[in-house]
Amino acid sequence: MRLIKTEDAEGHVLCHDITQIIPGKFKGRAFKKGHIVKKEDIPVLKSLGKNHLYIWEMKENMVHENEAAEFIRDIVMGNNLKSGEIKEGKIEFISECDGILKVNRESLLEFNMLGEMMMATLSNNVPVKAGERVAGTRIIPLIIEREKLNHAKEILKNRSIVQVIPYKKKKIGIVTSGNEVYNGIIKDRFGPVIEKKVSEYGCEVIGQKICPDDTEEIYNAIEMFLKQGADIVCCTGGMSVDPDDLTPAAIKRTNADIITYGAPVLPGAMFMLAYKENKTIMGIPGCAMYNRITVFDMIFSRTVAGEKLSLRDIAEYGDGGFCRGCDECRYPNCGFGK
Ligand SMILES: Nc1nc2c(c(=O)[nH]1)N[C@H]1C(S)=C(S)[C@@H](COP(=O)(O)OP(=O)(O)OC[C@H]3O[C@@H](n4cnc5c(N)ncnc54)[C@H](O)[C@@H]3O)O[C@H]1N2
Ligand code: MOO
Repeated sequence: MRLIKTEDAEGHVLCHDITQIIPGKFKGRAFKKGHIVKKEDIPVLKSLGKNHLYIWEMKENMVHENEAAEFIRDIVMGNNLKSGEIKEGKIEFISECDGILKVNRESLLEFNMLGEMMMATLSNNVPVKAGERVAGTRIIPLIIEREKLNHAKEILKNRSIVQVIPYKKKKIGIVTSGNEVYNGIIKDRFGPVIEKKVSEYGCEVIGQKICPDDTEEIYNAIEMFLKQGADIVCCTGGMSVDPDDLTPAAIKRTNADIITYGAPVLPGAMFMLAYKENKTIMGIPGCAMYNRITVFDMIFSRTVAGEKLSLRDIAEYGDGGFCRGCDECRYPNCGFGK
């Protein structure tokens, strides 16, 4: 910080706010801390009685917070994002489409360990909407050495930290099992729940088949939808441990690769994920019909964005995988699945 004469201040950065008072009319900030003094500001500053100013010296190697924010934006912002207006050195990223937010968590950690700069994002893998603010970054001081910014660029090695993967329109087959539903003792209430959810991601339901608790029939229905071109087959019910729960066996019968039977998410423990070539088969437990958000929403959204999940991806849900069961569900504005 240095004290200088106002007439020498052009191009320098103000270290403090400058207040203007017009009796009876206005009292407020005429110039903000961080403002870069322009030639035309000098007479205004003098008219406010400011003949001297505290400024940050803008040496060759120093970068102002606004320019630094733009520099950081260019190195961390990935696909399907746009930046908002820079405000007081802060820049935010806005999603340009509906999709899944991908955060390179290791790079984000490395970046945030550098000091004098920060970046905060929504959680990795959350669904985001077009127009939603998803991340923000800024430097901490008013000015920063250019070498520090260049160092950040170097450690990122041309990999962005945050991006959005848009949903692709997928074809969905629904296989609903349960003797009580098949025999008309109760009305199917699972199909409409799945249909509503998948349509929110722009997917098309190509059909639903209601099966009795019979492995062969459930298996045949899955194969039928795969042959009809379904990208994802959603099997509902029959996922737990009683003798009539045959859906896992039927999915195994297709010879698909079983990624998991069981997920560290409550509700959703009895979930199954399997891949047959580039097609996905999900075994969705009964809780997905009852609870507003379950493991199904998390895995389905990522699948629609084109991701193929590993056992590790599923296992990572354990931390944050316990739903609080609030009276009024606020998901995604809570820690569930984050
Ligand atoms: N002894 C145990 N019991 C349960 C366990 C367990 O580990 N040990 N797991 C519980 C968990 S967790 C869940 S989730 C449910 C799993 O349910 P399922 O997927 O096996 O569901 P079903 O047994 O087929 O049905 C449960 C319930 O929902 C009704 N249902 C099913 N499908 C439909 C439909 N299409 N439309 C309307 N209603 C439907 C069904 O009639 C049952 O009442 O299991 C826990 N139990
Ligand atoms: O698959 Mo069930 O959570 O865990 O209700």
